Parts: sequence; C-alpha cells; structure tokens
Amino acid sequence: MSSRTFDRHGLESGAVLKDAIVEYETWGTLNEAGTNAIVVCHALTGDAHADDWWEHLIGPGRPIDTDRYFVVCANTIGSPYGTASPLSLNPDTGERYGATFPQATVRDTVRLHHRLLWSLGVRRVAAVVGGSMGGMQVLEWAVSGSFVQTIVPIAVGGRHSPWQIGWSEAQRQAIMADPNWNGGQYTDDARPSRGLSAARMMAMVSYRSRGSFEQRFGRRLQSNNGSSSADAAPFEVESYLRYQGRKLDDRFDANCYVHLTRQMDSHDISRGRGAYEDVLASIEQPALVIGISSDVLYPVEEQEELASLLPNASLHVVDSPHGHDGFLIEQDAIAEVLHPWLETHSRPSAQGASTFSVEANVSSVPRAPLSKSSTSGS
Ligand SMILES: CC(=O)SCCNC(=O)CCNC(=O)[C@H](O)C(C)(C)COP(=O)(O)OP(=O)(O)OC[C@H]1O[C@@H](n2cnc3c(N)ncnc32)[C@H](O)[C@@H]1OP(=O)(O)O
Ligand SMILES: N[C@@H](CCO)C(=O)O
Repeated sequence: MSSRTFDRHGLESGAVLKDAIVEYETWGTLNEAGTNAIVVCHALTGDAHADDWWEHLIGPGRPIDTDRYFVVCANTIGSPYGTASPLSLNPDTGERYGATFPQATVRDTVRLHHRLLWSLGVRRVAAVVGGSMGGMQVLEWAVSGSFVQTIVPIAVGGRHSPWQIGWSEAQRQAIMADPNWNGGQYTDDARPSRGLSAARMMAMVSYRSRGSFEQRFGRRLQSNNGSSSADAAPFEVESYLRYQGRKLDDRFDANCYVHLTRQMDSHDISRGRGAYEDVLASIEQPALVIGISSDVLYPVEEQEELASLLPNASLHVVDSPHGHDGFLIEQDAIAEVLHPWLETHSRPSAQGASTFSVEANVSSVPRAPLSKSSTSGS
C-alpha cells in the first residue's frame, strides 16, 4: 500500500482539503509511454486492495491482467481506509475532523485520483472499471475525454435516483438515532455502533434480493435463538443481518458512512455540465455497461438507460439471484464479458495525452489549485 499527499485539493463546494492524502495500491508495470494503466474503482465499503475483493478479475492472466497492465486502485475521499476522511487530522486544529470533514463529491474523488495517476506518470488510461459507487467514479472518469480509452460501469446509473437517496437517508437516520451519535462528535469509547449496524442491515437487504433470501434462509428458525425477549432474533435471516451489521461496525466508521452515502447522493454526471442526455451523449469512449438481473437498488433499467444514451455502449446483463452485490459475487460471469472487451478496447496507445482535465464541459465547478505532492510507500 502506498500513499501520496497533495498539499491542497479544492472541492466542488469551494472548501479546500489541506494535506489531502490518497492511499492506493498498484500491480504490474507502467510502460514507457505511460499508457497501459487500468483504473479499478471501489464501492462504498471497499478499499484499495482490489485483488482481494475482485480476486477473479485482477491478476496475471486474468481479465485485468497485471502482466500487461499497470493496475491502480485508489481509496476514495471519505473512506476510513487511508485517504482523507473524517478520521484524518485537521491540520488547522491538530484534531480529528469527525463530522467537520468537508463534504466531497464523487467528482472531487475522481479529480484527486486523476492527480494521483498523473503524478505516477500515467499519460493515458487504457480502461476504468468499477461497480456501484465505483461505477459512479467510472462515469466521472469518462468525462476526461481522450485521457480514458474505454469504460466499464457496473450496477450503476448516470445519477443517484430518489429511490437510492431514500435508502441512504434512512441509513443515515439510523446512525443519527443512536444515543452515541452526538452530532457526529462521538469518541472512540462510545461510538454509534448500534446505529451503524442497523444502517448496514438495511443496506444489506437492498444489496441482495427477495429470491436470494428465500433460497438462503426461507422461514427457518435459529436453533439457538436465545431468549423470548423483545431483542430475540428467531429467524435465521435476522441473525444473518445482525451479524453483517456487527461485522461492518468492526471495520468502519459512522462519520465516514454518512459522508460516503452523501457523496453517492451527489452523483449526477450532468451537474453543471448541461442537459443529462447531452452530457451522456458527449461521452464517446466505447463503454461496456453491465447490470445484474436481480438488482433492486440500481435496477437494470438504469443500465439500459446508460447504454441507450452513451453513443458507443454495449449492454450486458448478468443473470444472477444475488442482487446488487452480484457485482462482487458474480466475478466469473463478469470475467466472461470483461476479458474480450478489454482485449478489443484497451490496447495501450503509443502516445499519451499531453495534459488532462476531468472538468471538460464543466462551467460551474471551482478548479483545484495544482500543488506539489509528496509520496510515501509502505
Ligand atoms: C478492510 C476491509 O476488510 S474491506 C473488505 C472488502 N470489502 C469490500 O470490498 C466490501 C464489499 N464486500 C462485501 O460487501 C461482501 O464481502 C461481499 C458482498 C463480497 C460478500 O459478502 P459476505 O458477507 O462475505 O457473504 P455472505 O452474505 O454470504 O455472508 C457470509 C457471512 O455471514 C455469516 N452468516 C451466514 N448465515 C448466517 C446466519 N444465519 N447467522 C449469522 N451469520 C450468518 C457467515 O458465517 C459468513 O460469515 P464471515 O463473513 O465471517 O465468513
Ligand atoms: N457490498 C458493497 C455494496 C455497495 O455497493 C459494499 O459494501 O461496498
């Protein structure tokens, strides 16, 4: 794992992140022209260890072939896994930001990742691939025009819908209802664990499907369902969801969760750029749009819309009972379409771009001041 720090990173809101650290992992070797990079973008609770959560897709001889490509996965702004977030120290106060961490957008994250890539010597990106929140980043990358050759957005639409914002808000309210929340100013000793767990339980229902729960749990009862108190969890599905809630609470942070769900809610590829249809029509790269047949959160209609509005898109729907999480679970089915797509569309070009901008077509977004950067490896 490596990190790089940019001394200033301007956000869409006008706020400036000082000492904006970005944590990232790379595999493979960058070619001399700087044109064989593949960017992998992670989802809400994922991290930069992309070969862990997409192990069938990334590696030697796999579709994202680390023998041929320089593969980069960078952690997003707001995530608890290393990049600038509510867990970072505010250089102005020396204290952890917590709830005072400035709100970033998907676009702010992608601009930071662009700067990282450029500083690593990447001069053209052969492909950008990601699902869910990662897919939102993929679409933002596409706006940088010829800097990116091909895109593969998975289980995502062009803007967060009221349905998705509704799920996010219900989860945030579960966190905020926790007595330890305290406006986000909680301590390590008294974290809003119950709220974060409840938020994850809600999210897990939206990430799976009626069919997969029916198949996995039915109406089966837990053999050791404990007491007959109001807190008892007689059904297996209840125990499963509680377990998933605790598991996320053990590895995540409530302020980061609130921040990242708001970041996803900001997702609208057309914000400040013109009419939605026109902005998608201006994305000229070949696009492989992938959906999961049983996804109730980012339903296939959204990928159909993307594929119809992007001028050079192909649509592939993975037939799966696993719902939205299919983009993490159905790796072999994704590999079947991703492999030939990348073979055809992501051959590294001989020459890179002389400059880059993720803000092409943007009229109203403040630019980040360019600044010096420092690097550290670990
Ligand atoms: C730093 C980090 O760790 S980040 C890790 C990377 N994470 C990510 O990238 C986020 C995305 N990943 C995910 O969301 C998930 O890991 C997925 C979608 C890939 C797979 O989900 P999983 O939780 O592994 O699978 P699944 O839904 O089958 O649940 C299995 C777990 O539930 C438990 N479980 C199953 N049924 C029950 C039940 N009735 N009661 C209690 N627990 C149950 C299993 O024992 C298993 O536990 P384990 O995770 O400790 O092995
Ligand atoms: N399981 C995924 C779903 C969000 O896309 C995650 O936790 O990141």
